[in-house]
Amino acid sequence: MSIAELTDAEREALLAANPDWTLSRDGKAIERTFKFGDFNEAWGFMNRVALIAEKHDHHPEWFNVYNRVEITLTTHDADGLSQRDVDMVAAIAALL
Ligand SMILES: C[C@H](O)[C@H](O)[C@H]1CNC2=NC(N)=NC(=O)C2=N1
Repeated sequence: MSIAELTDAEREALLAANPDWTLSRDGKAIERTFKFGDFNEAWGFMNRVALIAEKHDHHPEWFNVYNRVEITLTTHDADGLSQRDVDMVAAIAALL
């Protein structure tokens, strides 16, 4: 099911409100690196994000090494950023 890509103004508002996230080179995704005390904490965070992702039916692209978790959010159905990414940023922020 397709969903609208954010407008330029909406994308700018998302970035302005969430300075820890950066726009990807192609402008179709946002990225953030999270650092935790150890792998146990990183994995616990990933579990909580996974539950949110299932609830939202919106899934992160991510990479983990020990205490570092890199998350990329994009909406494949929009071929770019959408309101679903805005909602995931907010849901992840609420975990921290
Ligand atoms: C069928 C299912 O609703 C879709 O494939 C969902 C699942 N998770 C998704 N996750 C992300 N990041 N983008 C999507 O477009 C997407 N689509």
